[in-house]
Amino acid sequence: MSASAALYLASASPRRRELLALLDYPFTVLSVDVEEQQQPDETPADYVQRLARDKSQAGWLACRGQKPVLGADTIVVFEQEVLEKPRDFADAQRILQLLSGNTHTVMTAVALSSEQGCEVVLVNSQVTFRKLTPEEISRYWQTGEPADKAGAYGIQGIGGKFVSHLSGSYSAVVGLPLLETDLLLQKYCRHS
Ligand SMILES: Cc1cn([C@H]2C[C@H](O)[C@@H](COP(=O)(O)OP(=O)(O)OP(=O)(O)O)O2)c(=O)[nH]c1=O
Repeated sequence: MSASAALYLASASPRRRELLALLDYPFTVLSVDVEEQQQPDETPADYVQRLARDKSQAGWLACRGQKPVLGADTIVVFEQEVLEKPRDFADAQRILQLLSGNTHTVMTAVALSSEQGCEVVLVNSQVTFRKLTPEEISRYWQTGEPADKAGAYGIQGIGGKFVSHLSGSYSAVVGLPLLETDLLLQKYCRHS
């Protein structure tokens, strides 16, 4: 890590990297391997917070506590069902048909591990989609955009044209809530 880095980001997501770079804290990316599997008795809110905490704590162990470690997780929730990244086209079709013409919740949890322990913050946003046709869903899949995104869409990309309403945090939907992350960094990290 560079001598001036204030923290590690335990994430492979390019969106999280770009969003964190907007805040005034130099950071280094760390790779962690955390299994993403919801437990039968786990609520969506508990699940997303556990994953963010697991990513952050895995990073904290990997860097042997050298610097604070930020981890995050984003899930899409519709009628209590967690819709993660689509496995294949059929899964993306099913997910996007559920979202079509409806309002869903995007939950993003951010966790920061430091010598003071691990603090987790949960941000919920409501996103409404206009109705989508099967042809639109097929064309959208072919762009490649849905494949690596929770809920099979990216609000920051082509998927933005499906969104008729957003209530909450745009940056949280993309993967890292800027306001809440900045407050965590102010609490636990030095600027350089
Ligand atoms: C809903 C939505 C999700 N997403 C992305 C954010 C996350 O990168 C991804 C959800 O998957 P995550 O498992 O939260 O994150 P990740 O696997 O991409 O990265 P890492 O675990 O290494 O931090 O979906 C968008 O980019 N735009 C959107 O509108």
